[in-house]
Amino acid sequence: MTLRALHETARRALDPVHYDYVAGGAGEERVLADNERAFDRYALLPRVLRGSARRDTSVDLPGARGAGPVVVAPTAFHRLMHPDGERATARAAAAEGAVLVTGAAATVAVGEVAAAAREAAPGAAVWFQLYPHPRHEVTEALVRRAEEAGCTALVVTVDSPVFGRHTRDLRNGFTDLPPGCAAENMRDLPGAPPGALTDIPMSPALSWRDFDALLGTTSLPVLVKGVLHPADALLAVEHGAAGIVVSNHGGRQCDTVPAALDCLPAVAEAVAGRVPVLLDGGVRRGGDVAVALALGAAAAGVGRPVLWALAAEGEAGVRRVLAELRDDYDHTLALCGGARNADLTRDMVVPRGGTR
Ligand SMILES: Cc1cc2nc3c(=O)[nH]c(=O)nc-3n(C[C@H](O)[C@H](O)[C@H](O)COP(=O)(O)O)c2cc1C
Ligand SMILES: O=C(O)C(=O)c1ccccc1
Repeated sequence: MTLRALHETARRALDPVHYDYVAGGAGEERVLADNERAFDRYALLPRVLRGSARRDTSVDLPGARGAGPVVVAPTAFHRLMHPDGERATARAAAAEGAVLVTGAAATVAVGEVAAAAREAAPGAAVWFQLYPHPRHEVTEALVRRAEEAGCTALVVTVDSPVFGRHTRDLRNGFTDLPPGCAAENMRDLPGAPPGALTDIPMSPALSWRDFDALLGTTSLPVLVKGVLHPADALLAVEHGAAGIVVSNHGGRQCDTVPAALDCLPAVAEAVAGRVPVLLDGGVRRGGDVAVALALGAAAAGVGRPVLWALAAEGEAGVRRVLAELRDDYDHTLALCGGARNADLTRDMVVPRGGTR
């Protein structure tokens, strides 16, 4: 309910071109729609009388403890939503105890984002998302910036060998950020000027060798984001990934892939608990988080809901969305007779509309 209202307020407040940038997906936006709809195909099968009065929804993730199993997924250009941009998002996430993944394409530099988070809550955890650069020294410079900022893990996005074809952006001719708004983490890096959308480098030449090289530059845990195939999840574990994020980039890359949720069970089975598996795409309510956990996720990421909240009400809006998601999840956990996240097990999800 809160989310629907915030989305509507954001839609009215934003420049329609910027609204479309966030709302849109690739191609015919089939995957965008499928991500949310996938949750409608599942129902929870509660257990009863399990004595779950004292619930603990906290989650241990690489380099971070979250108050609940919801993390803020990395999204670009928060200053298109609100003048405080990623600073406001960081303060809100920290205050609500949610792990924030700040992006290479942030419009506030990672050092300032992490400082804002720690100001709001001293123990706040911030992860840094990056696209590996074909020039290793550029990747390394980004890693150093994240380390110096005090980030506790890196998230490497691997579903973007080429830029997604965002249909609405192509139609709207959205290629440049407005004046005063730039990808601040890319400043002064070779081959990466910070002004235009496509200045975030992506490369189809990258391979697991580049991932290995990245691991060699840092002692931080590194998660791999954008895995759909269970064989890639296995490779990620073998190459030393600290976690896997099952994601189709919110339907913004290939428009002919499954809903993220539909890829989760096979990935979770392949990984077999060796590292945490996270899921993002279409998570909109506490019940969605519970379904993702029952299907094998350690935590769920939210992208667009945070941006709508930021556009509508700034820091307070982001706090509201994160608080409501956590509260709704805790309520669902209670209704399922669970005291901890691990109490949501595979046998507790069934097809919606009948168990056969
Ligand atoms: C406006 C926007 C910008 C995004 N930018 C990035 C990015 O820079 N890096 C990245 O790994 N994912 C990016 N994503 C994908 C999100 O991390 C996440 O996978 C997706 O938004 C989850 O789906 P949801 O929006 O349905 O919650 C972006 C998504 C949106 C909507
Ligand atoms: O919009 C996106 O989905 C995205 O990932 C991105 C990243 C960097 C620059 C522009 C877009």
